[in-house]
Amino acid sequence: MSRVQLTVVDHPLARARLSRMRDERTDNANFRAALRDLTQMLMYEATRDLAVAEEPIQTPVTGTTGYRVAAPPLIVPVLRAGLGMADTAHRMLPEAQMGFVGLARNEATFEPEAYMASLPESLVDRQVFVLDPMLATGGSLVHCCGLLTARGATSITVLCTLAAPEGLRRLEESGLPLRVFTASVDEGLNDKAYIVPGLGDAGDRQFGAV
Ligand SMILES: O=P(O)(O)OC[C@H]1O[C@H](OP(=O)(O)OP(=O)(O)O)[C@H](O)[C@@H]1O
Ligand SMILES: O=c1cc[nH]c(=O)[nH]1
Ligand SMILES: [Mg+2]
Repeated sequence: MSRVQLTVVDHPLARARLSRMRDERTDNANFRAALRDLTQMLMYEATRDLAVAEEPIQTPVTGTTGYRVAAPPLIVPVLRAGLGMADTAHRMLPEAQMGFVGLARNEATFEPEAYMASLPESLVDRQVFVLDPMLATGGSLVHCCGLLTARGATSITVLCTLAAPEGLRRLEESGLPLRVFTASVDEGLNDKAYIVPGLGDAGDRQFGAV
């Protein structure tokens, strides 16, 4: 049985935001705005099973039962492109801690090159939400999630706006226990390992070309 659980969030509003991101006429500011909206929808679905703790609260009228997130999760944006999802995810889970992983794909080998990791030493019993708009070959997410499992994480949820079938296969082959929430599984990769039809380079579309 596969260890990757895939959920495609194809709500009409998610499709509309994703289409705005795909459109080459969308400028950097509007791309970032659509990514924030889509992140909110992906987070909403991905946190559906989050454990809650009950607590007694008093409304202006009477006492009742309130709920709060039981244990603070960890949010991990993959730099650069995941940065555009970080603030929205954190607003939805204000009790979360945030770690960072910096990866840049080598555009000749298509393998990720790591340039930073800032993560808690132990992730035992921590629920982790990884943010990266793009799952292409899967190399970057396998690297990132490997860092997390090496610290003891056993509950990792990946949020990506777009996924390629090749990347999903690579995640499955890695054997990592993951849940993946995406707004679309696209056709595949081109000879430059870009997602087709995709949306181009998600980092450049938000922040400009480097
Ligand atoms: O699945 P993969 O083939 O590894 O590709 C996906 C990676 O490519 C993009 O980052 P990129 O390396 O372009 O860095 P950037 O965010 O700084 O633009 C994207 O944000 C992913 O991290
Ligand atoms: O299509 C792709 C593939 C990798 N990284 C991106 O930003 N876009
Ligand atoms: Mg890039």
